[in-house]
Amino acid sequence: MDGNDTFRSRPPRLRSDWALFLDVDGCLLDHASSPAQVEVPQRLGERLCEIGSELDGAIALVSGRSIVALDELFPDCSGLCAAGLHGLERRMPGARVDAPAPPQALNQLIDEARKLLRDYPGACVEASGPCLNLHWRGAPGASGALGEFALLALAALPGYRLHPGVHGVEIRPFGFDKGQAITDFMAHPPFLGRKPVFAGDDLADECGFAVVNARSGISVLVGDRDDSVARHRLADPSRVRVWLGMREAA
Ligand SMILES: O=P(O)(O)OC[C@H]1O[C@H](O[C@H]2O[C@H](CO)[C@@H](O)[C@H](O)[C@H]2O)[C@H](O)[C@@H](O)[C@@H]1O
Repeated sequence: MDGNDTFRSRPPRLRSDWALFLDVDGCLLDHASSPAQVEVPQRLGERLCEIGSELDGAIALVSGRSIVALDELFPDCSGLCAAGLHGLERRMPGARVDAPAPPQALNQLIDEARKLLRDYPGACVEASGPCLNLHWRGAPGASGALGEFALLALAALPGYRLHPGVHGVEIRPFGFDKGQAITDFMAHPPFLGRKPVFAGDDLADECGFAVVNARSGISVLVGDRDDSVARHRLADPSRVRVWLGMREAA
């Protein structure tokens, strides 16, 4: 046992009556210094599709990335359900919810953020539909300037909020979260009537854990954090992949 394993047990083995919701960065995939640099382990997409068949389609990626970005990372999985941009957009059997169009002010802010980043090699801007993420994992010295930029940007973006990211900040419309996305998925086949299971790592995943706990489901924190309502834990993405049945060194 290590860290919070003392009070968060390992999750049970995959069962065919689950509705499985999986966060991506920091959960299925190890973090990298920028979003474009993540590595997708061989056979991961294929394994997710196999699980999809085992669960009669009741699996969804639930990510802060856009669905377009998820499909680029997991080309095998473009037939699976997904919630992108923290639930602002969804893909379900026979239905799709698109994210709202970006407000005009956002384009100018993206240009300004890119200019600012010239002073911070390694930092980057990720613009996805109406969302703007500023990343400083590759340039920790940029955190102050980018945090301040994000705060000032809010004045031009009514209805937006700042959300702390992992080594960054996300600027996105208020009123959507992963908990709401999971709730919506659970109201429809193939998820309806199943036991919800959600694995995720960061603060944005907490509302997903809360929804799953309220439905007597299984919440799985990836990594170690005291301030989590998750009831189970896996140490890192490699353990998640093994839990999902991939043959990989733990
Ligand atoms: O909900 P998730 O699937 O966990 O997505 C959350 C954000 O993940 C990505 O950013 C994070 O991962 C990057 C790659 O490891 C890392 O460089 C960055 O520091 C992390 O914040 C993604 O780029 C964002 O769009 C997601 O919102």
